[in-house]
Amino acid sequence: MIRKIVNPDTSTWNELAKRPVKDLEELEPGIRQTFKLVQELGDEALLQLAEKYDGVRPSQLLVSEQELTSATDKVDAELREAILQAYNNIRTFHEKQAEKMQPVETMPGVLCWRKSVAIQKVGLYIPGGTAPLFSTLLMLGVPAKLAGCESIILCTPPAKDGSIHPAILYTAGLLGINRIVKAGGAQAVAAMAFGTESVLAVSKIFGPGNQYVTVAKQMVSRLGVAIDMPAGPSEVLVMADEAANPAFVAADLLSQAEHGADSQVVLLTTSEQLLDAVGKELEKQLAELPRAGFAAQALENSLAIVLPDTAQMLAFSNMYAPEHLILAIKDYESIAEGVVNAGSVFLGNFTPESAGDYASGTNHTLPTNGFARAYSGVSLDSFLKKITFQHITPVGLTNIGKTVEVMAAAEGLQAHKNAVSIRLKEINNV
Ligand SMILES: NC(=O)c1ccc[n+]([C@@H]2O[C@H](COP(=O)([O-])OP(=O)(O)OC[C@H]3O[C@@H](n4cnc5c(N)ncnc54)[C@H](O)[C@@H]3O)[C@@H](O)[C@H]2O)c1
Ligand SMILES: N[C@H](CO)Cc1c[nH]c[nH+]1
Ligand SMILES: [Zn+2]
Repeated sequence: MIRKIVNPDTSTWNELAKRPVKDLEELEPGIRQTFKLVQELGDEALLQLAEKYDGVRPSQLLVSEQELTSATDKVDAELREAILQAYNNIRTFHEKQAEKMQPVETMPGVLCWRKSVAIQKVGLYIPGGTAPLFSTLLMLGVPAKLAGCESIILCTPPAKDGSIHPAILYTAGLLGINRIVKAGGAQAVAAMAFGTESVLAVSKIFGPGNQYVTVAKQMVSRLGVAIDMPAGPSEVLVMADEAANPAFVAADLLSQAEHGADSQVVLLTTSEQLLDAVGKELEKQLAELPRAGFAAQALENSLAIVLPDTAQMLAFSNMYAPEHLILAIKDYESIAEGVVNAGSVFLGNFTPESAGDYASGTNHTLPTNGFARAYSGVSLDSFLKKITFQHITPVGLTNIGKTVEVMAAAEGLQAHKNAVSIRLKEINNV
């Protein structure tokens, strides 16, 4: 069960913030082997590795037209309606993120502007090892389509019978994504990075996944393929005081613990009484969960920490940088203002984290393992490049020319200076 700690010394906080993830050095050699196999054997490597890790050698790697069209009837009407509602909310939230910058005249005759352009070829990884995360497809597919990415490839591991979950296929159909590859894990990442006969090499790979997927993404990013961020095993940190409801807090902790044995959940509280009540609720609710095995293992790696006040809870949370932060405290509005490191924040007692996982509109592909200190979650921007443009008139060059000449000369870069001087001479007819 969850480890309890009362008023830990601040010198121990960094140690407490370590996630239960395997070392990069432990995972990298195996993943490098996988990369080599995919580069040497292409599609055949994907088939062999599906057999090894997913327990099936699919009869074909690409989902067929027939598999795609027959998926709709296999998804019940209530689920289709829920997916549609989530799709609409996610679309509404993400389309408002579009920016159009007006040109700016920094000096008379010197005009600068910036334009957003879609990344042309993108790859989406949809986890499917232990749960078919069709919600993740909405989180990646909606902004990819809004951005206008021309070529979108989707990789997801096949089930033991070689199929892809109908809800994933239905969601792909809704989004208009039809190139779907039955491949998971590091081999899927390798295929999207290097290309195979069936998988087009892409410029940027998106999507969460287990540690193999996350480390593989980090490794290809060193080889020149962009990635969204390291989005590994799910985590949540709940800050709770006496205003919190222990049953709600336990439910929120379990909602992320059930993702997998390597997930971590953290409870910070000012009240030992609340901590005990949450402990009882955890036991009660855990016993009812179909994925109790995963959740119980995750709780073993998790923490419940009593701290003296809300300021200390905020300080710990900012140091921990959780993927999800729930503020189940009286002053959630003012404390939210002080959050500087978190993937996504949930305010008050009636904002469960699962609402963001599925349907409120925000993106659930978020940085884990402390990466929220520097990375943002997926958004429309993740699928766009920002290209800057400028146009300088002869009057503009007359205004800015001297500045550039002086700076170039001071850096000892005469050719830079000349590129301006030669034009100024022409303007002045010298
Ligand atoms: N951070 C986020 O935004 C976010 C969002 C959703 C899900 N998640 C996380 O995604 C993960 C999904 O994990 P999953 O395992 O269910 O699915 P997954 O699709 O990420 O991984 C399954 C694949 O892992 C590979 N694999 C499994 N065992 C292996 C081994 N021993 N060696 C090499 N490769 C192996 C296999 O190829 C398999 O196809 C969970 O950890 C969940 O918490 C994170
Ligand atoms: N909590 C996950 C992100 O860490 C996203 C998810 C998908 N389905 C359910 N939850
Ligand atoms: Zn979740």
